[in-house]
Amino acid sequence: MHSTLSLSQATTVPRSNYAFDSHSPSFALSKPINLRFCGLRREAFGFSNLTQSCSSRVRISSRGHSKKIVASAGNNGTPLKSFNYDLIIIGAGVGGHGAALHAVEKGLKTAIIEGDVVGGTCVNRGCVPSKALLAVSGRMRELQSEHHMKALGLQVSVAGYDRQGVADHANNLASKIRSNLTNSMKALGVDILTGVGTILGPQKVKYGKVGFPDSIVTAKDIIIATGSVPFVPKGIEVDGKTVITSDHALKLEFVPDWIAIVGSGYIGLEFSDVYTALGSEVTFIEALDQLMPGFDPEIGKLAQRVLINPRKIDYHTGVFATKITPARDRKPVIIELTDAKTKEPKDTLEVDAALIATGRAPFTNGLGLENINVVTQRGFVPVDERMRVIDANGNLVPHLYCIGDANGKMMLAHAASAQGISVVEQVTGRDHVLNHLSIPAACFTHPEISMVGLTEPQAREKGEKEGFEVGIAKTSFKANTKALAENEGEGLAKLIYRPDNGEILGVHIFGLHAADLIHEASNAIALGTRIQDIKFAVHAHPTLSEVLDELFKSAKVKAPASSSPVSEPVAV
Ligand SMILES: Cc1cc2nc3c(=O)[nH]c(=O)nc-3n(C[C@H](O)[C@H](O)[C@H](O)COP(=O)(O)OP(=O)(O)OC[C@H]3O[C@@H](n4cnc5c(N)ncnc54)[C@H](O)[C@@H]3O)c2cc1C
Ligand SMILES: NC(=O)c1ccc[n+]([C@@H]2O[C@H](COP(=O)([O-])OP(=O)(O)OC[C@H]3O[C@@H](n4cnc5c(N)ncnc54)[C@H](O)[C@@H]3O)[C@@H](O)[C@H]2O)c1
Repeated sequence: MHSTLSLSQATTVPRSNYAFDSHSPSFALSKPINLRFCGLRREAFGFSNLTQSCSSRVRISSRGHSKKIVASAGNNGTPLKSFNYDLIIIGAGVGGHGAALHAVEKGLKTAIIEGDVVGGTCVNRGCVPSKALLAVSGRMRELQSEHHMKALGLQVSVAGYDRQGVADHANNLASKIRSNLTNSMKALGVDILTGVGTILGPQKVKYGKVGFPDSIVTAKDIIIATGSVPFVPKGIEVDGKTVITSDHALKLEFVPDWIAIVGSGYIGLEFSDVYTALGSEVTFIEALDQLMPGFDPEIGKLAQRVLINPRKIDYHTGVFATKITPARDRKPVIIELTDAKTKEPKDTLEVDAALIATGRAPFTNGLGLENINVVTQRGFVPVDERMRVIDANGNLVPHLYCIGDANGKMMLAHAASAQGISVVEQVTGRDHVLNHLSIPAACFTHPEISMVGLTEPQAREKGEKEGFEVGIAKTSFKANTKALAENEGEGLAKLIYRPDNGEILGVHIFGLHAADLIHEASNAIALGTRIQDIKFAVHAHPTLSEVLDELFKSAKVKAPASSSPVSEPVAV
């Protein structure tokens, strides 16, 4: 293992200052190299055919939208008068699925176009298989911890695993959830149209499979939900075997003795948990000066103390992996590191494998944005706060929305789905703006990390600008009966709030089941519940939720509780 760089020497580099910023997909999209690595997807999408002009033939799906079709309408730019569908969604990932289900509930005739497999990233290459691997790593970790087992009075002779069995668990779960998603849409009458969707003009889309004539369908409203693919910085050669992205890693084709993970965000951190539990040594390579730069700094420090330092993990921070060559001719994977500030060569690593976890790039290839005068911004489809697509002149494109990873507002499955539901609310007559500050996020390490709203530095900056004081309250898992019964007392919950009016600005949790615990806080933010009111809510004893109960109770809020209706006594 290589020596560890001292975090205490760190200074902060703003994200925008570094050349290979994963959040600058203009770089990503200007280089087709990023899309080389989506394997199955690339074939499924048949890129060579995407620029083909639309077939003049209009083929109609057999699922009953033939009656209304007006093939020639709108060709001269006039608005269409009649449509095949009320709503067409391009992309059947979780965002598209969430929108489709809500649309049907609202009585909309809905179709979803999918160019690959239903479920998109989350189900097939993301949340679902990764959580299956993490379920295994959690158990392995527990069984391998002699100290933990002894504290509970348990004896386990030896913990082992069957790599193929673990891989099958992840793959089977993805298949199961994929078929659940497909069946749920079919059962509700959503038309699933197979092929790559291309926007031809306002309210008009063609779709088709390679080698087959295209079909044209129209809809009153269209939602783009085309998601994202792994972003691979220039200079890194992915071979899918020894230099891999999460798409490959989730298949768990091998467990390397030593793996470098480039990027210490969500994917990097979750895979470090999996690989170290299965016996690998991990070296993080992170461009910023600290690991886990996206988290609240105090939670990040604690996470480093528990999730990094005691494990077989070392790290290089403040460096880019500027060149990575896969293992070949009996040579290992070679990684060239460059200092993020000076841009001078810093070090060379030789490892068994490298996982590239440097962010994701929006996927809009073949979508036909040029046909409606929309220019992507750093690769993302530009939208307003209602997910309405903005064209190159800054005008809203009528009846066109973009949700999920493709708009880059918040690259999370539930955010994509919530944005889809919000759009459906709007197109069915209820104005709705989603509060992204109420959307929780979680990293499913052992223990977990979760968060909602602002970090402490963000809250202090806002407080300074808007002239309010920021309060901080913290509670430890060490005082929680349930956590101690589980011998899992390592954990912290942190509340960031306004003492003057009791507004919750952010909550961050590190500890057992943090991903489940965060919802009390995120729901409170979404519903505008203040601390002076929520502190009177009753929690069952002994539960982990008492960590949050105590957190709210320990905040020093000046505002009184709002006068709430007194509950009627109920006869029992
Ligand atoms: C390893 C990993 C783990 C993750 N874990 C989590 C997690 O635990 N929790 C969480 O909230 N998020 C997680 N994410 C993020 C989450 O997967 C994404 O935020 C989410 O999938 C985005 O949903 P989406 O619907 O916008 O896009 P996607 O899920 O990417 O779906 C887009 C769909 O559109 C299709 N498509 C694209 N272009 C076209 C076209 N022109 N025509 C037809 N179809 C098209 C694609 O084939 C795809 O099926 C994870 C991601 C990764 C990579
Ligand atoms: N549990 C979850 O909700 C979950 C899990 C996995 C992924 N995701 C989503 O998937 C998306 C992608 O995850 P991710 O971890 O790839 O991205 P990320 O943005 O979370 O982290 C990427 C990290 O890579 C670093 N980086 C970028 N370029 C680099 C380079 N050349 N050399 C070294 N370091 C570099 C960045 O500074 C950053 O710390 C995220 O937006 C996340 O929301 C969510």
